[in-house]
Amino acid sequence: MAWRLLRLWKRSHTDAAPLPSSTQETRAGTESGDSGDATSTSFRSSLNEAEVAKFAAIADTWWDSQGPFQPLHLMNPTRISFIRSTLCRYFRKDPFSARPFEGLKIVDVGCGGGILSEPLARMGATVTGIDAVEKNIKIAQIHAASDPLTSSIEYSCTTAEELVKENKKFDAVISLEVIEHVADPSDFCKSLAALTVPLGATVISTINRSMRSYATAIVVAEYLLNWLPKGTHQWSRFLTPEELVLISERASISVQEMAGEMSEIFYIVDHRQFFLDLSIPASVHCLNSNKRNMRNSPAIQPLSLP
Ligand SMILES: C[S@@+](CC[C@H](N)C(=O)[O-])C[C@H]1O[C@@H](n2cnc3c(N)ncnc32)[C@H](O)[C@@H]1O
Ligand SMILES: [Mg+2]
Repeated sequence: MAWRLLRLWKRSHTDAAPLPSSTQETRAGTESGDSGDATSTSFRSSLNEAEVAKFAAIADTWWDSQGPFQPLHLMNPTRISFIRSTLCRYFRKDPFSARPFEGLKIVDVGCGGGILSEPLARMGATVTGIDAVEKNIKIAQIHAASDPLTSSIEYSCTTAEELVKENKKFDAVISLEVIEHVADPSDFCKSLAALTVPLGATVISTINRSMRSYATAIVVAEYLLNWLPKGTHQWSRFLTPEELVLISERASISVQEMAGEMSEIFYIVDHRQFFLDLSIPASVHCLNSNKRNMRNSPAIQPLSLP
């Protein structure tokens, strides 16, 4: 058992993990066959083909709440509550309104089957959902079409950097649980920042690179409970909150709020007595603005900013 764990650790740890990365200039370009013109130098492809293939293989399970995306379904109420309260404060919207995001243009980058895009649309936002996997987008479109409140979501199989090239801008740019799957997190953050209007907000979440996340998100979720296909996550690709702050700030994202520690969520939602350190280091930024006074979401515990 110990030997198997060690082997698992080694495999997970040695998979390439690009980190704050002006030193990683060629990686995304190489993976994507990037031609290297001026635009693509600024906003290089975020595609990591191996990562994208993993999601293509399980695309038809997005809306199976007991399937491989069970963890995301379980996390959804908490992260939606965080996004709702944070963006309401930030954009001075009424948190008690049924549709508090009315008037906001939001893009959900790496939307998968739309399990976040749909609640955003129900809260009144004009939502664009994008994903690198065509099959995800088809599933998302079919699912959203069945409800008039979500049928207006515009889904498209594309990437953040492609939208940047098209000069698209959004009031809020949200990308949850995607950054650990892209070619280069720093470049990805730059694209997210470029998609955000001045004074807009960017929300990013990922799994903290802690010992607990290795034990829970990989050993337990992939190997013991078989929730996710083995190899879904590479521990070395996870970002610590400090690293996320660093690459966000380098991308001109002024980090104003972080929250995380979802260790109790699985206990509450699923009544299972183990803890999962699927933290949500979430950053909300505004470009070229004074910092606003933002309190931490009551839904998840605050993380102290480094
Ligand atoms: C773990 S899932 C998260 C889905 C969704 N954001 C959520 O939290 O419910 C990661 C998603 O990112 C997509 N993805 C991976 N790399 C991407 C990229 N470079 N650009 C856009 N989407 C990407 C995958 O296809 C997958 O749907
Ligand atoms: Mg993930």
